[in-house]
Amino acid sequence: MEEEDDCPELVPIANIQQSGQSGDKIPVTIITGYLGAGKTTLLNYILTEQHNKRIAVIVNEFGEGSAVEKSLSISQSGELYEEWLELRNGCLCCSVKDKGLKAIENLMQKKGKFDYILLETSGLADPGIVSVVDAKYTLQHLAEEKPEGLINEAARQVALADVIIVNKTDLVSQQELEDVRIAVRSINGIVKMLETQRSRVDLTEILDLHAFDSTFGGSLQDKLIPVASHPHLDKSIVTVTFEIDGNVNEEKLNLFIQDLLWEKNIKDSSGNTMEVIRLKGLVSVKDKAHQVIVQGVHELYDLEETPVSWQEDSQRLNRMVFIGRHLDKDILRELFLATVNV
Ligand SMILES: Nc1nc2c(ncn2[C@@H]2O[C@H](COP(=O)(O)OP(=O)(O)OP(=O)(O)O)[C@@H](O)[C@H]2O)c(=O)[nH]1
Ligand SMILES: [Zn+2]
Repeated sequence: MEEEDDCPELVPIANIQQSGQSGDKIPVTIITGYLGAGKTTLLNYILTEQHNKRIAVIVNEFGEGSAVEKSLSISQSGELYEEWLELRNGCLCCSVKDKGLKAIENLMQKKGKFDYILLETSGLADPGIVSVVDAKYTLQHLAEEKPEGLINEAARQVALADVIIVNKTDLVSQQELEDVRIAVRSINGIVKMLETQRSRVDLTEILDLHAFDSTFGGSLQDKLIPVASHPHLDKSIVTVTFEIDGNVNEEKLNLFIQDLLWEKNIKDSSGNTMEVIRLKGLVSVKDKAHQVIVQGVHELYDLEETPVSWQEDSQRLNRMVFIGRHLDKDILRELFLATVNV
């Protein structure tokens, strides 16, 4: 038995920087989705389709016990390799940050030859999240009432996704499909939606997501598609966005985000704690020439400076997206405003 906090072999950063590709990062796409939605069908499609892309796939089968084996398939110019990767923690959202990523780095070191990594999980994880939903059953899953305090799992997966694949369109009418579109939009107002049969999707749409570029290229207002609310659905998860001019004070911004995600002491007007599942932002930090991206998944968040610089001071602004429960736009806006121009 290994030590509890043993990680797969650590790879010195200097040794990873040999691929000579754009930067040193290999995009990671995570495939999630409700039971039976078509994740395996999608993986099989990705691995058998002729695409001239080198893709590593890690399938995270949630099992009993703490040590769960993961099948790892690598498709390299048509060939399929299988390896086993062990993530001791069955929850990828925890392990992907540490052990999972180190295992992936280790894998890259060994093979050094692929362009994309896919993780399949029914839990949640980091950016680049593709969620497969079943066109026939998703409305039913979204409408399931959960005991107070629990988030509907299907709704959470929609909330977390950067791309939603509405699969099994062969099983529904145009009207039913339209209802699914509306339901998805009402939860996640900025997600990219694709519609498929047998998960046959254009791979360029789901690999190398640049999740944040696609969110913030162009006006956020254009991406937010307003929808009429659907009477039968759990309307508790919503998307809130706003844009505010000016520069933020980084320390105050951190405190605001920590109050929201960690301390959980920000409440809506009825006294309910605001629960943020997904947070995205493009912010202008005072005295920083470059645009900064904020990204959060549950309690985890990061500020990351992008290579993009602000063109001129008059353009500096902050765009924020919050997806979660009990979110009050006016209160969030006021709190954010207090971090600006100080
Ligand atoms: N009619 C129809 N069936 C589909 C489609 N895509 C997948 N299926 C079927 O749906 C079933 C479930 O698909 P999977 O790919 O195994 O789903 P999954 O999300 O991996 O399922 P779990 O791993 O059990 O969560 C299989 O019987 C597929 O053949 C589709 O577009 N239309
Ligand atoms: Zn976790």
